[in-house]
Amino acid sequence: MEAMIAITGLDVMFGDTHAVRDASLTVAPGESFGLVGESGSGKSTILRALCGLNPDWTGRIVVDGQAQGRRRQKGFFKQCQMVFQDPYGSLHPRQTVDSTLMEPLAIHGFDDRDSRVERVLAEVGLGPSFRFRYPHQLSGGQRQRVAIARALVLEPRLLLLDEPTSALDVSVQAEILNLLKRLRAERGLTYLMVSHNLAVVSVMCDRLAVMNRGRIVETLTVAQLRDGTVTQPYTAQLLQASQGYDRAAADRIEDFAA
Ligand SMILES: Nc1ncnc2c1ncn2[C@@H]1O[C@H](COP(=O)(O)OP(=O)(O)OP(=O)(O)O)[C@@H](O)[C@H]1O
Repeated sequence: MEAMIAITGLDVMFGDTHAVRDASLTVAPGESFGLVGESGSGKSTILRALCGLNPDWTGRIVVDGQAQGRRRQKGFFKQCQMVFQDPYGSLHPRQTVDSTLMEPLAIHGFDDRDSRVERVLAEVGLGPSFRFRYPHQLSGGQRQRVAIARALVLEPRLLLLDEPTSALDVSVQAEILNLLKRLRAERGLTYLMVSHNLAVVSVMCDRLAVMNRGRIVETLTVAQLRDGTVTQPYTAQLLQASQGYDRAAADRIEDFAA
């Protein structure tokens, strides 16, 4: 089966900073793939290069069979959308939920906008009363639901999730993770998810890549992560650093999500 994402030999520079070095990964259709590693290891940079927010890269990026250049074609965003960490920052403060969701539909020329907006709001667990609210009238969790609705309203097959719950309280975090899990199952979505939290990745992903200083040091299944069967010393170190609270954290997330 053709990969949904195939990245080969990706390098990203910011001036003298070599943010990503020779990174390669593939994500199958319907798979959920995690990117983990310390702050500054290059995780977000890979996501941003994928969706065209970092034009300065070399290597090869193929999404759903299409080799990507510097700029993304308009149609790309019907297939691939991104959800950011901070929903407050990513939603326009003077736009209602309705206009936030209508905008992409108008840009892409959909004519059944009204019913699409209603449907996607219901899918993320927000009733029709939320439609004409502003971001400041919403809780953090509700704002992230709106950001997810905005990502889904064009019915993409792939979501790039950059720390989608790390700005939220732990109990709200589990709610949003649960929602993302359900949406993936219902829509057969593919996820590429950045997290510094191994517990979140172990609950949400099938496989993951461990990054250190711009390099992918190891690719693992979640089963290997849970068993601790890793081959690279860096991964072992990362596991050791988080395992104490990590297993408990994963159990907590699953409890909340149940
Ligand atoms: N727009 C930019 N301009 C200059 N340097 C950047 C830019 N974006 C990222 N960097 C640098 O690239 C490196 C990788 O950053 P990146 O944000 O990808 O890391 P990360 O693993 O996602 O970390 P975090 O978890 O903190 O977001 C860092 O050294 C960062 O300072």
